[in-house]
This record gives sequence, structure tokens and C-alpha cells, in this order.
Amino acid sequence: MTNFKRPWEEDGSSFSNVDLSQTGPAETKKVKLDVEIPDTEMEGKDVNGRMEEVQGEPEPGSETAGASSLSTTGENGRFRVRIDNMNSYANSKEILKLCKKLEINNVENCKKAPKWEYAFLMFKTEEDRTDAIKKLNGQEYKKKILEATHANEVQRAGMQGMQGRAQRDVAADGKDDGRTPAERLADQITPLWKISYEDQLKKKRNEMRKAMVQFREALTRYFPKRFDWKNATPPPADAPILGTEDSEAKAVRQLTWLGPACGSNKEKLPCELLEVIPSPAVDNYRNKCEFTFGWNTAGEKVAGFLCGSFKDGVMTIIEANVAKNVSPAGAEIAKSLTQFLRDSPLEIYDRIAKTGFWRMALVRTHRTGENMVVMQYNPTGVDTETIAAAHDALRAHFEPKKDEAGGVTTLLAQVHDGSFNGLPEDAPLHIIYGPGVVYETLLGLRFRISPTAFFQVNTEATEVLYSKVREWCALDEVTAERSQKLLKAIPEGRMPTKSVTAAVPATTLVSEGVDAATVDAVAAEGAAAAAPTDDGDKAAVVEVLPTEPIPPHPKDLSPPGTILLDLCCGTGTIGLTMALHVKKVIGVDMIKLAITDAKHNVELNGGDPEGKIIYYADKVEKVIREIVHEHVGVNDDVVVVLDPPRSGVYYDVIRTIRACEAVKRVIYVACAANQAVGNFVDLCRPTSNKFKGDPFKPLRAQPLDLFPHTEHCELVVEFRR
Ligand SMILES: C[S@@+](CC[C@H](N)C(=O)[O-])C[C@H]1O[C@@H](n2cnc3c(N)ncnc32)[C@H](O)[C@@H]1O
Repeated sequence: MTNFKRPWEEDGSSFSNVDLSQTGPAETKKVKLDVEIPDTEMEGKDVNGRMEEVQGEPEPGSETAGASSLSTTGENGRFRVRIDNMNSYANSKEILKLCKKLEINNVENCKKAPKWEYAFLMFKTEEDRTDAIKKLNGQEYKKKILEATHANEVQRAGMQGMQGRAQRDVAADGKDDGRTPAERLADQITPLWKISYEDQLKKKRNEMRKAMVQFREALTRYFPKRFDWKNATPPPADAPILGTEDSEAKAVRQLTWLGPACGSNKEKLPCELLEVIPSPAVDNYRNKCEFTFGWNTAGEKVAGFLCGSFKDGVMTIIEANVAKNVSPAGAEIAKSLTQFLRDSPLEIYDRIAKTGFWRMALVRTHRTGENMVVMQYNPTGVDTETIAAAHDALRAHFEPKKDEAGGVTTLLAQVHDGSFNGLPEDAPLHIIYGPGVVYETLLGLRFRISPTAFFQVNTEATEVLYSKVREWCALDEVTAERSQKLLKAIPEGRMPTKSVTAAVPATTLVSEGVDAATVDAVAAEGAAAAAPTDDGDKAAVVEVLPTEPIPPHPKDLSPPGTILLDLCCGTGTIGLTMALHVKKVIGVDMIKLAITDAKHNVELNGGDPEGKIIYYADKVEKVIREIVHEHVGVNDDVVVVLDPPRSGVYYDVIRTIRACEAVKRVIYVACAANQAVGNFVDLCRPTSNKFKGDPFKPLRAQPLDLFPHTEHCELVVEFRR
């Protein structure tokens, strides 16, 4: 049993985006965005909330596409050449070498992403560009004949650069494949829009299955080579460990559950993967959108979605109402924003030239009828009077209709001169009118949402998600288990045949470290759980002899109830929907405004007279140890709900969870299952110096569709140990 390697050591490549444990925090990684909707807070952010750096082609339809794009023309003094029929494996270095060989001078820059079959060269002068085209056109390179042309020209016609290019390019590009710009947008932001919802769900389940296969494969790599894990019988839980155990022996002992687990379902997955729960709302479900400002194909100012990608040289803004997932209220507000932009004397911001004023808007629309707009502008070079006038114009445009259906109930402005094309958490916000926040209801509770706080974008589906999480936290089960223990401890023969209320004298339960109040509370809880619900008067009171102490259940040593660690809690939604059923809720989120909301939400929903709800506004990896140390007793029952951003949590969070013996259940809510596999593996890998504590096992996995028409799917996995 030598040469044992951990999965991540063997082959980083196949798990490059899940190996949080070996490469350090995801914050250091560059992750290519793989989503279509650009505007969920954590979309595009790493576990530390910073923007992920996009490699290669920018996110289609996203703000990033515009931001990182190069000019398709002589913008900013650049004259561009497009080279087609390029071998997709060629890289920019090689192309620059070719230029040198062909004596093409003054190449300013070369742009070529791995899969592109074309490249762009940039020159300072028209002369250099013409010379390059002459030399490159018809040249054989890597067994292909190159075609070099002027990159698309722009007739600016008085427009800002990028949008002017967009107008022309979309028209030109649309001819290529016959799609209208609206269809292109739909393909970008709702790529599954053409297939039936039923087929979308099948496709999503298949993606979830693939992630679970990855998970299984990663686990099997801990076994010794040629170990027949599929047919091995797991050792009994209480089997003694003989002598010292090397890592492979440990893997065999701790992971052999995998064979029977895979054998128990026809897909051979480490646990049952349930069918996808559909979203109650299939269209118009988004309660939040970010609208980009620019020009449409007719050259008119518009607030909508950035369509196309830099790779195709296509950028334009498409009206929001063409997107299937935008709410009607959101589309109406986008229309109103469009009108505002057309009336405004201030220019739209040009991401290439970095000039202009109006940048983008965040729009939140809620079932409560409350709608928020955050209008972002670039203050550079604009005097204070003009800015004050811009605020006044905004107020004058939106406030009169604020009380009408679909009206903007609160309007804010964000000042932002940086290059990040979203709503930065730290850029100043001014409330122009209204409370500066909106409210939403979930499972009968009310939640306040600040502009930069995370809130799930599909409210109806979120209720389904949270109900599932609550169900799998099994809080009732813990109560029932505890009362079962109490009942079992009642001597045989004295057990009544009917349901009983176990009234346990405090003295019978007292054991080391347990005070009488705790014992009474445990007994009361057991009694309540065991009491008949339909036929109260049949309850018999059973007396337990003080001479026959009830063996303490580990959980009974602590005050009754469960501690819920709501890690990455946002505005506190998950924790608060369960607060009544637990003895403590500890929520953590790195966005300060989200935690301010969470605290406010506690008050909004009846307060916290017992002081059992505690929040940390910090990165979970920073505070998890402190939380465990401060709040968790060795015999507590702790359930962790982990709902991190796409890239998962830093592996140290998983290490701490594992090392805390009181954590018996982890409910992992993954918004990108394939990227959560690293965390899944770290929860379940055999015990080691790095990952102390018993491993968890996955019990079941439930996909839920929160994003119809897109490729995203939420996956809830229940882990226990
Ligand atoms: C997918 S959201 C879930 C939020 C919440 N559970 C909900 O359902 O609304 C992920 C949350 O993780 C937070 N987050 C991201 N990285 C974090 C980190 N390193 N530490 C703590 N919170 C983090 C984000 O601010 C965001 O609120």
C-alpha cells in the first residue's frame, strides 16, 4: 500500500477548478466565467467577493465583455487587422513571431484566445496596417491559408466609440448566421430558451449527474490501486483499528461505503440524485437585473443587455423585454430608463474611451410591489452642479410615478469611476428618494434587501429551495431521536403500549456537566415530541426510577436544540426561516450591508429576545474557527448550511467543519455543482493530518431549477457522519 496519492496530487488538470485544497484559496485562481446571466452578485465573484478574472473570451452578454474588449477599429489610435482561417492552437506569441518573420513592423498588440480561429493585430497607423494585410493575406501558416482583412470599420456618426461599432457590427454579424440580434441575445443570456422546459430539466439533471460522477471519481482515487472498492464490504462501524493504519488502509476503512452506495442506484453515484425540482415560475422570474447603457442597432440610446462578444466583434444593447427571464416590472423600468437616457443631456459612458457619464443601472423588482433602481454614473470631469442637476433629473423622472404599479419605490445613485462593470460594494451610494432598500417575503417572513446585498433572483423557486434545506436539516428528526433515547431508557415492562409523555425527574438525567435546567429542558422536549398529537388525553405519565439513570445521549449533554451555522448567509434568509426550531443561529457573510440587513431582518420578524441569533460580517474562512470555539460545545448538535458562491469555500472552512465533532450534518447548497466538487471531496476524504475528524458521507442530492432557460441549476447535497 505505497505510492498512494491524493486525487488532487495525481492530476490537477481534470479538477483544475475544484482543487481548492491543494492550490490554496480560490481567490488566487483565475476562473473562466461559465454563466450567461451577468448580474447575480456572486456571479463573476470569487469566494472573497472579488471579481473573477476572465480569461479568454469575456462573458457573453455581460458587462465584462464590453470592459475587456479591444476596439474593433482604429479606436484609440489603433488600426486593426483581422486574420481568419487561423489554426485555433496558434497563440499570440507565435503570431507575433510570424509577423517578425514576414517583416511586419510596428505591431502594437496581438489578440488571440485559445479556441479562436482568428486573431486581431493592432497598429498605430493605417500604413502599417495596409502593409500587414498585404503580407499576411494568402500566407500559409500551420497548414492553413490566412485571410487578412481590415477589422470592421466604424461609422461613428457622432456616437460613442463602442456603441457605434456595436451598431454596425451587429448588423454585419447578424448576416453570418441568420439570427436576429434579439435571438443572439436570447442565446447569450437564456441559452436554453429554444428547448422545452421538460428537456431543460433533463439536461440540467444530466449536468448534475456529471458533477456527482466527478465527485465519485475523485473519491475512488483515495483507494489503493486495483482495490475492488465496488465489491468490497464496508467494515462494521465499530470495527477495531488494528495497529497503525496507513493512509490507504484508512481510505479502505473510511470510504468503502462508496461501493454499496454506488450499487444502490442505477447511475452508480455516491448517493441518490433526485429529479430536478422545477421552478414554479418558468418565465419572467428574475427579481434583479443589471441593465447596461448603450446604443441599439438603430443607433438609439437604450438601457438593456449588452449583446454579443468581443470575439465576434459584436456589441450592442438589446432592449430588456426580449429576455424571457426578466420580470415585466423590470422590463418596464428598463424602458423608462431608456427614455431617461434619451432625454438626458449627459452622455452614456464609453468603456473603451472611459468617457461619458451614465454607466448602468441595477434594478430590483419584488412581489411586495417595491422596486429599486440604482443608477450608476462616472463623475470624472463633471462639476458638482451638473451632478446635482443629474440627481434632480432622475428624481423628476421616476418619483412622480413611485406609487403606481411597477413604480420605482426607491432610487439611488452610485458614483463609480473604476473599471469594474458592476455595482462595487464599496462605491458611494446616494439615496435620491425612498428608503434606499426594498423588502421581499419568503416563507411568511419579511426580508430587507440593500442594493449590494445578495438575494436569490428567483423568489418563488427560492421558497422551494429553502423548504428543502429546512427539511434536510432534520431538526424534527433530532428532537425525535432525542426523545426516542429517553423512551428507550425506560425499563422494559414499564413501557406503556400507547404513546407516552416521558416526564423525567431532573435527578435521573443529571450527569457530568449537565445542569438541572438543561435536563429539565431535554425532558420537556422529549415529552413534547412523544406526546400524541391527535389524542392528548391518552398520554400516560411514566416515572423513571432515580436508581436507573438514563444513559446520556451525547446530544443531551448540551441544552436541547440544534446550533445552525448559516455560512454565507447573505441577508440571513436561510437561518431566519429556521430560527424558531433551533437554539442558536450563527450567520456569516462577507458583505457588510448584507449582515446589516440580516440583523434588521431579525427585528423585522419578531426580534431575538433570547439572544440566540448572532452574525459575523466577515469572510467565513477568517471567522469559522472563532465561531466553533466560541459557540459550539463538544456535545452540541450542529448543522451547517453552506451556501457559498460558485467557486465554493476555501478549503480551510471545510477543515474546520470536519474537525468540529459536533457537526453531524452539512447541507451544501451549490450554485455550480461542478465547482463545488472540491468541497464535497474535502468533506468526505479519509482522515489525514490536514483533514482531521471523521469524514462525512453524502446521503442524497437534490437539484432545483432556480434559473429556467439558462444552464444553471442549484444542487443541494446532504452530508452526514
Ligand atoms: C449564493 S449566495 C447565498 C446567500 C444566502 N444564503 C441566500 O440564500 O440568500 C453566497 C453568499 O456568500 C457570500 N460570500 C462569498 N464569499 C464569502 C466568503 N468568503 N465568506 C463569507 N461570505 C461569502 C456572498 O456575499 C453571498 O451573500
